Amino acid sequence: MIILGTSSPRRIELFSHFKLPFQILAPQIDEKVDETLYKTPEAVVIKIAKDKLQKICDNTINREDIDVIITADTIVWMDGRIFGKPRDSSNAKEILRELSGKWHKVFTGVCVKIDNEEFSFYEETSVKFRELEDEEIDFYVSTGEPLDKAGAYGIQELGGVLVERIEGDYTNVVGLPLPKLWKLLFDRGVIKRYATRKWSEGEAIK
Ligand SMILES: Cc1cn([C@H]2C[C@H](O)[C@@H](COP(=O)(O)OP(=O)(O)OP(=O)(O)O)O2)c(=O)[nH]c1=O
Repeated sequence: MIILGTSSPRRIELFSHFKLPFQILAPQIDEKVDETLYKTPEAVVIKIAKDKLQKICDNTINREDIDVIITADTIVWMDGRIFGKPRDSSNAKEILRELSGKWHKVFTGVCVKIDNEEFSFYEETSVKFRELEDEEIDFYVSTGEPLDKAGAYGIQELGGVLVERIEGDYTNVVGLPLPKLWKLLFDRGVIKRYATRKWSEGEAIK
């Protein structure tokens, strides 16, 4: 069975586009890394994705029915600084004021375990925000949408109206870089292993 190790509704929705049967387990970890050891944004997201994978492995140690586990972590990065999920509303406003009118990068690290072999990779996407008025930022934060999202916005929701340009993989910004993940799963035979007759008949797997 495939386990998607996440509590993110966005990752669950994105992964379901692959039309593979999967189950969800949420990894509860402390998402802190020692920034003196993990100096680049890609090193940080891969490290956290690995910690999430390890947590799922520890929690499923006797489950022989699991052969694939997938975890991911997303951060926003600008001028050498990492923006994760905001602490609270006022922190969300600070982050959005910083991102206003500028380009930033979104990094997602992905960790995949296939039959006891571990793979990890990252994707990066550049996003430019238009100039945002304080009043608009206050309104956006009052919707509550930014609070559970890296960089305090959701490009796939109302936060999309803050974005002027994007360069690169959109799904990576939402939290799971589907093209690179698909390629890995395809090359390693996972897609064909799980694609059922139902799928080839065009019926989506629930
Ligand atoms: C930038 C951006 C982030 N996000 C989300 C994706 C992630 O859910 C979240 C980053 O937090 P993460 O810590 O990567 O993930 P999570 O805690 O939500 O889920 P889990 O650890 O259980 O897998 O920010 C968006 O939904 N839209 C966006 O535009």
